[in-house]
Amino acid sequence: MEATATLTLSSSPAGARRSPARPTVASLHLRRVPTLSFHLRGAQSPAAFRALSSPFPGCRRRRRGSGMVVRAEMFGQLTTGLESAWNKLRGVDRLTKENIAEPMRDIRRALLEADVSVPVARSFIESVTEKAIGTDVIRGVQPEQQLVKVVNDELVQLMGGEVSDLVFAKTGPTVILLAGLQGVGKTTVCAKLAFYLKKMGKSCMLVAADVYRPAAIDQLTILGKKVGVPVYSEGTEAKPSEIAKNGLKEAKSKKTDVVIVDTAGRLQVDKAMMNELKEVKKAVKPTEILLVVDAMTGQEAAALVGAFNVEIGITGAILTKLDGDSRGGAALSIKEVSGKPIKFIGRGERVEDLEPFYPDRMAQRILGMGDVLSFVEQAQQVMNQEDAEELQKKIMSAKFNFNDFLKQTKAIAQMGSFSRIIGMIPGMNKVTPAQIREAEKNVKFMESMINVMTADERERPELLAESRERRRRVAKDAGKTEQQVSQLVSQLFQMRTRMQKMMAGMQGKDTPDMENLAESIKAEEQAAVATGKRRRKYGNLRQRDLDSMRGYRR
Ligand SMILES: Nc1nc2c(ncn2[C@@H]2O[C@H](COP(=O)(O)OP(=O)(O)OP(=O)(O)O)[C@@H](O)[C@H]2O)c(=O)[nH]1
Repeated sequence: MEATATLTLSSSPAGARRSPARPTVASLHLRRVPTLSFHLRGAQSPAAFRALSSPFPGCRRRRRGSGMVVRAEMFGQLTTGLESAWNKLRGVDRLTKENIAEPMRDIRRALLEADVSVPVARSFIESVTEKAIGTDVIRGVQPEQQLVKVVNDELVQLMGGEVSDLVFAKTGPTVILLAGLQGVGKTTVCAKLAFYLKKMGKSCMLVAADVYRPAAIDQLTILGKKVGVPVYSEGTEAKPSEIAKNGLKEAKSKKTDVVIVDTAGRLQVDKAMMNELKEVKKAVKPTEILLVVDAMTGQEAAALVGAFNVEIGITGAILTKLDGDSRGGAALSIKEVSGKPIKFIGRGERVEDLEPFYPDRMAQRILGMGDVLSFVEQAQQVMNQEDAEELQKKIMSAKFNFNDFLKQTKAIAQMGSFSRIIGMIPGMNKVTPAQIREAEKNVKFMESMINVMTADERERPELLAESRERRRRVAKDAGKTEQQVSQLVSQLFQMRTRMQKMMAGMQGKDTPDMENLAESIKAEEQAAVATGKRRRKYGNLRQRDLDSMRGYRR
């Protein structure tokens, strides 16, 4: 099929004040044309520009001279919809619940227009809103750029996060069973996959198990020749499960790496089709069962993947015809709706037009803002580095205070869960989920006390260590006991000591690793002897806290 762009002409465009005899473009339909630019004359006034623009909701439009340049691209409509969201945030200094409400409505609308289902769009908006509001301001990054980053990250997650590779059998041939409705591109995908796998150095065989459409066997034979792969067929009389079984036997005898089974498609999901697939599945025990779906069918494609998964148990999907004027709904919804990943996408009819599905690349393509994303990432890295250096200085000079404490615990909370962080610390990976929940509860508990401290107290924790009055006041304001406040102050000083030791260790000084550190803290605790006088003055604070305070004052 040739690449085509169809412009439909209309003689009376809505809103345009011009002679009805003069035709104008009413709609644009792209097929196999990922991007297309053209120039239209007669957009001198804003009204004329708007009137000329209206048939191209999914296209980028730019004035040029007295005309307008239209650029149409894959997912263009979604991209344009999202752009209007960023534009609404120009000039704000941070993202708040109030100022992102309208951009969020635009994003929701853009998703629905891209044929994403209502529940998927709703949960997407909820998580973007939550993350956008919780995002710290990064120096030099505009709030709308930050929102682009949040939306990008969520799009990547929505589409499955990581690329989902093909799984190969540990022994014997890997069997890939392809299923799908009629005309979605199954037979073409067989050849495309074989071509792809051959490039990976795998030997392949195609099995023609679509016995209902004689032309399908011929088509597969021709395609097999084209990509230089043998095709196993038994004509149209045999049972598909038998053909598949015999094909696999032959592949085994020839020591073929991968067998790809083409099955029959139906106009709609029916019992006979499902039963036949189940039989083929039983006969050849496939490593991968991939459902081929047409991107043009939007959220329907996502629902289909879900339905096939429930009936047959599939391992993933292949999304074809993404080169057409697909609105993106299928690519965005399949993982979320069905729980199964998209493994490949088809972007044309040629055997080369199949590629693994990369959620991050797809998200960037939708947003069309690769440079903004890498800029925000770099800025984030710089910020993290600056923060880390600042923190290191504070720790080494024993100035780690309640503000840092709060910042750290909040940063951890923002990262989702303690488990990931704790798991990253050597020697700390044996933490149980119950301990993690306990730790999270503790953070909330501590936060409530820190929140009622004065700015001075947060910055100089020794003020609290030295004054029982202050500790009592904090306890009263936070609704906690004096002992609990004393414990918190004590904990901060312990943390200082521990961190200093850890930092010294990282810098090659004589300091234990995490497990030895725990030992040394225990030893310290046993060694600490508080005098009665000190106990009276500092309440529940321990000797070593007082020691570390002295270190601070020095
Ligand atoms: N534009 C485009 N066309 C495709 C793509 N994949 C397949 N096609 C075309 O879609 C049409 C149907 O493809 P087939 O491979 O015959 O579909 P099928 O699912 O095997 O169809 P049945 O055997 O009838 O079930 C053909 O004209 C293909 O060239 C794609 O990624 N992009």
